[in-house]
Amino acid sequence: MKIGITGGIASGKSTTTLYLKEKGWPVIDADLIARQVVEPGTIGLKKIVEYFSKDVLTSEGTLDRPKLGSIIFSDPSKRQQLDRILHPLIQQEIKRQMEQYKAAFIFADIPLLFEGNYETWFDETWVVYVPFETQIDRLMKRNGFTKEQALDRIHSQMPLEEKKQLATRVLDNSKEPQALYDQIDQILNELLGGCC
Ligand SMILES: CC(C)(COP(=O)(O)OP(=O)(O)OC[C@H]1O[C@@H](n2cnc3c(N)ncnc32)[C@H](O)[C@@H]1O)[C@@H](O)C(=O)NCCC(=O)NCCS
Ligand SMILES: Nc1ncnc2c1ncn2[C@@H]1O[C@H](COP(=O)(O)OP(=O)(O)OP(=O)(O)O)[C@@H](O)[C@H]1O
Repeated sequence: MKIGITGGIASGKSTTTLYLKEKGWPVIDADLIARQVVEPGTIGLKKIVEYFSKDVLTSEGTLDRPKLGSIIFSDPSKRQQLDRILHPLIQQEIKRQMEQYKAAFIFADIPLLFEGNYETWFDETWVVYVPFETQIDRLMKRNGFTKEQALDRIHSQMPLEEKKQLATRVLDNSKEPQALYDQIDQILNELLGGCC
């Protein structure tokens, strides 16, 4: 069974997938793939430099992620251009990895699952949900962002309330992490027919 995991920025996707990995399930990570397709020497990085100029490179020639982030999260047209460059490369690699794994459950953590129309790739989609204020608080704390920076990033994605409506299942991550893990265990037990 293929399960797509999504949510909003800082809603708890990695907290969810870390737990699944600890339980031994394979997890494909779109954020990790997004980093791999822009490593030095890749077509991804070459195309980014063509569009955004060498200003988005560090002195070592790697992608200056905070710099590119500050450009694209405050300018939707530039973000869309970055998406046009990277998403085909990211999609191709997700597909390749999905075909590689053989397990009862294959999970893929894809922040832009609904924005990128990945729904048809999965038997189920799980949305990791937190209320808006919790999302802002956790994002500001984790990244050291101002409220404005946090809001720019949140507003660059489909609202979490909308994602909630589209999901097969909603995981509530507003309480302590153990409450999230209990929900995951309950769903996995249900899907495995209560056998394990
Ligand atoms: C702009 C970049 C370099 C900023 O890097 P940074 O290290 O600060 O952020 P990181 O990659 O850890 O992403 C953090 C979160 O931001 C959100 N996010 C990233 N890219 C986008 C985007 N294009 N649109 C909306 N949200 C995004 C996701 O929720 C992601 O989990 C980076 O986010 C990036 O390369 N984005 C484009 C690739 C992409 O779309 N990734 C999502 C995979 S589905
Ligand atoms: N239940 C929780 N209680 C308190 N803090 C939490 C909880 N779940 C996650 N966090 C914290 O919130 C932040 C965001 O969590 P996490 O990294 O799992 O989100 P994410 O959805 O993977 O983020 P991104 O979209 O940036 O990849 C982290 O600092 C994490 O430690």
